[in-house]
This record gives sequence, C-alpha cells and structure tokens, in this order.
Amino acid sequence: MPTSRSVVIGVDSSTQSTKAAAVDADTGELLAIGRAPHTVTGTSGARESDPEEWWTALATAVRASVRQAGIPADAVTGIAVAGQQHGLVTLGADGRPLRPALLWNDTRSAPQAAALAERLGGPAAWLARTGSVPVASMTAAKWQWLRENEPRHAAAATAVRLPHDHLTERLCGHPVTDPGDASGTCWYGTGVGVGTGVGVGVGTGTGIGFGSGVGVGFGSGVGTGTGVGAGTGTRTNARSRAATSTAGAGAYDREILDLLGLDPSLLPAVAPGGATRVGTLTPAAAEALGLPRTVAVAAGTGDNMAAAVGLGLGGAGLLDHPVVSLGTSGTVFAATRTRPADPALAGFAATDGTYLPLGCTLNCTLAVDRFATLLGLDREDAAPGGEVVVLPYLDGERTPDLPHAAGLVTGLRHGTEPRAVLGAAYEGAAYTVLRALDGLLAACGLDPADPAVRDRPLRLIGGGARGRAWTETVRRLSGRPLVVPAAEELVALGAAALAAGAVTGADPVALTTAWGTGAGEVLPPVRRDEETWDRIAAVLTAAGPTLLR
Ligand SMILES: Nc1ncnc2c1ncn2[C@@H]1O[C@H](COP(=O)(O)OP(=O)(O)O)[C@@H](O)[C@H]1O
Ligand SMILES: O=C(CO)[C@@H](O)[C@H](O)COP(=O)(O)O
Repeated sequence: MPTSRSVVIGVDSSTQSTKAAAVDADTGELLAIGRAPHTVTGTSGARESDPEEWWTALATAVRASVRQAGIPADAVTGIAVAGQQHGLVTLGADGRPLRPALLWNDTRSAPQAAALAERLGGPAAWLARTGSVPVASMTAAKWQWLRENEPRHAAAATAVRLPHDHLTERLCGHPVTDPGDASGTCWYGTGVGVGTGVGVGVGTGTGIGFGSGVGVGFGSGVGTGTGVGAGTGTRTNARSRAATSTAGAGAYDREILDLLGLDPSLLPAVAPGGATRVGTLTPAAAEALGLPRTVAVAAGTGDNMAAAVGLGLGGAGLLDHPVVSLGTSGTVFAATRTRPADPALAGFAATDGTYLPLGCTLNCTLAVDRFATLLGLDREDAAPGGEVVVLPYLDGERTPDLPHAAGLVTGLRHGTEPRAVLGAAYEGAAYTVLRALDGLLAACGLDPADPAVRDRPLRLIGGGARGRAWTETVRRLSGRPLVVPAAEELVALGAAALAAGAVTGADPVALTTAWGTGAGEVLPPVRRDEETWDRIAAVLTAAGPTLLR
C-alpha cells in the first residue's frame, strides 16, 4: 500500500460499543472496522458507563482498524468522534471523571425533567428556546439530578462534557463540542432569535478560537477568535467562556444555565460544525492510539447527526429521506431547513447548521434481544404476534414519554408459542418507533397517511437493520418501501467524513454523497398490517394509566 494514501478514522462511541472505521479519504473505501465493547451498569432506571472505558475502547478499536486495514500508521491523517448523545460526563480538577457518566437512557432524572419543563414559562418556551422540552434523557435533567442527589459531585465538577466532547478532548486537549450534540443538552439555543453573544473562545499555543453569538462565529489566530456576525471569540487558557444568549441561535442559553446553577465556564466551546479542525493528537493520545501526533482532530458530533452525514443528508429540505435507526435506541429523524416545534420530538441541530428533528425510543434492539433471551430463542426465530401484544418498555419509555413504565405482555393463551411472543416484542418496538415517525412527518407538515408521503422510502440503519426479523417487521407495520444501505456503521462513516473534512476542508455531506455510503438495496412495500397496528395502539391507550406509574 502506498504511504501517500490518506486514511481517516471515524469513531462511533455508542451505548453498547465503540466502532472505528478506517476509510480512504479520497475514495471513501472502507478499509476496516475495529470494535470494542462497553459496559453499561445500573438497575431501576439507572444507566451508567465509565468514560475511562470509552477511552480504552476507542484506543482498542482504532488500533484494530489500522491493523486490519494493513496501512502504516502515518497514512492516517484525521480522526473524528461521534458519540451517544446527552450523557453527562463530569470531570474533576485532575481532568478525570468524578463518577460514571449518566447515560441518555437513565430515567432517574424524570422528576427533574418534569420540574424543569414547568420553569421558564413552560414547555412552549423550552421548545422555542432550545427546540426540545426537557425529558429524562436530556443533559439538563441529568445535571439537575446530580445537583439534587450528589451535590458533592456537582460542586466538585470543573468541567461538564457530553460523551463525544470528552473523547475529543482526550484526543486533542481542547474542550470543544459542535452544534448538533450541544442541541441535545437543553441548555443550548438552536432557535432563530437574537442572541447577545459575547463569544466562546478556546486558545492554544498554536491558537484556535471560536466565536459564537448571533449566528455562529469562527475565528483563528493565536489566542483570539473573531466571530462572524456578532460573536467574538476570546482566548482563555484551560477553559472556554460560554456565549450568553436570551433565545440564541447557536449559543448556550445563559438564563437556562443560571436556572441550572451551571457555570458556563465548565462547558466546552461550540465549533461551527463537526468537521471543524480543532487540533492534532496530544502526545498521550498519539501513544495510546499508535498514531502520529500530526493526525488532525475534528470537532465530531452526536451519533444521530453523524448518521445523517454518513447517509449524505443535510444542507437541504430532505424530508424525502426519513431515517429509522434500530440500535439500543430506536430513532427517527430527517434533515430539514426549518425546525418543527413539537413537544414529542427533539428539535436537534444537524452538525452543519440545518436541523435534525428526531424522535427517540428507549427500547429497541436491546429490549427485543432481552425477550429472545427470556424465551430461549435465537433473535431471528420470531413469528407474527397474532393476538399477543408486547409493549417492550423494559427501560421505561421516552417516546411516548412514560419514564416509569415497565414491559407489558397481553393476549397470552395456553396455545401461544414463544416465537409469537418474540414476534410481538418486535412489533411493539417497531410500532413505537413508527408511531414516532408519523409524529415527525406530521410535525413537518406532511400527512403520514398520504400515499405520496407513504411512498417515500425509509432508510433503515443501525445494528437492527442487519436482521431479517427487524426489516420484515418494519416493512409490514409501515407499509413503506425501505432502503437498507449496503454500508454498515453509518455513524462511523459519517464521523470519517467529518475527519476528512477537517483534513481537506471538504464538505462532509458532499463527501459521503460522492462516496455513495447511503446507497443500498430497495425493499418494495408490502401491504400494511393495520390490524396489528390498531391492536397495539389500543393496548397502549388502555394501558396508559398503568404505564404512567
Ligand atoms: N445481524 C443482526 N441482526 C439483528 N440485530 C442485530 C444484528 N447485529 C446487531 N444487531 C442488533 O444491533 C444492536 C446494536 O446496534 P448498534 O446500532 O450498534 O447499537 P448502539 O448504537 O446502541 O450501540 C444490538 O442490540 C443487536 O440487537
Ligand atoms: O438519546 C438518543 C438520541 O436522542 C440516542 O439515540 C443516543 O444517541 C444513543 O444512541 P445509540 O447508542 O442507541 O445509537
């Protein structure tokens, strides 16, 4: 292999594992994928992981990807991390985690979320300011939980990070995030409004600075960043200074931070986008990863934002391409130019400044796999549920907002086969995701039942998209055509495009469009199974009061 080949590494640090994709930066050829698992602990609503394990897993997966690709380490020119969203990482004075991270699917913060949602003028005000109403998943609710339950840790925190920011900082030494992942905190304003930005700055010896105020500014130079628009970056040493904004477009919302008692200086600077070059590997990171120090580090983003990049979505009104991701979470999202205001959706920013409205369920592949284990079946050994209905809300649920719910099975008879119970678990999980999809389409002004809308193919991604039982269940319950991209690991590929963008300045969405990573087999629609849909809907309605507790 010629050493002139430029290879970029895209990292997906998700709930269950880290995946690192080594990709030819010019052609988009996937050379190898390295993997390493994560441990998630907790019962009764708690879900935590040790950020140190994410770092070790990242190093293991990156080393494996380079080894399997058979490339020399100095062929690697760039790296970017896409991470599971919302998780709360708190660092102490030594720069190390004070405690395990509180994950997106930790529902202990539900009471704090409900209380926060009533502040600031109520849910409509949160929607207008941040695009989302606080639910247990949002970082703001987790921070508030920490303040109320572990005030010692909240007081000792010298830095507050999201999973991907934390890993990016471990790579390059700079505290930086991006608009996409920041928009999942509920303390970042993504709406169109007038901000009073004083700027966000992060300085280094070689100097990078980001300004953020009205719009988002970016500056470079030793010590001082000058923002475009009204944002002016200011150099600080170890920490960034947060922008203030009343209802800011692309800025931390100072009033929300005050409400949360969260010092803005604990937060990372917000780069203009995930492909922004934010530094190079530190000596320690270079050693851990076995890569040269010259490797460029991109700002990175949240996993769903990176999946959109991997699919070549962004920069346009792309509701033609709704996406369903089947992983630990089931997510539905679309790249849009405007942000719908719907309390059941998260009005996220995409990493390129457009929007990525998203619905997210807590119980998808992992919950169904748990049913397979309980029943002693292989995950593919499922039959249609028939009269059996399973609401597989083992972790509580986020969409619909039922954080205290548990799993529910109805319709069992003496003759019920285990395979039908497993099939019903698939149906319940798929129904919950597809119901969120209908909500997303409706919030974007489309009638989900309109045949012209129904004909738009769904892009099916995530680990579950590799399984036949999943694809067949989604086809049957949606009645829509599906596109299952041939490329696996769209999040890691999207991150690789961000890394390539940081190296060459190219637009990452244009890169993945050229790479063709979103292309795949089209599965034609089958007749929609309305009976099963209606049966599940009726059980969900009837069980509402039980599931609320
Ligand atoms: N071949 C397959 N068939 C069906 N499901 C699969 C297959 N491979 C992986 N999965 C499912 O994918 C899940 C992991 O998907 P992934 O998108 O990587 O999750 P996460 O991003 O939450 O870590 C597992 O829970 C597993 O159930
Ligand atoms: O909370 C959300 C989105 O809002 C989740 O989608 C997380 O980002 C975790 O993703 P996976 O690990 O399930 O891919």
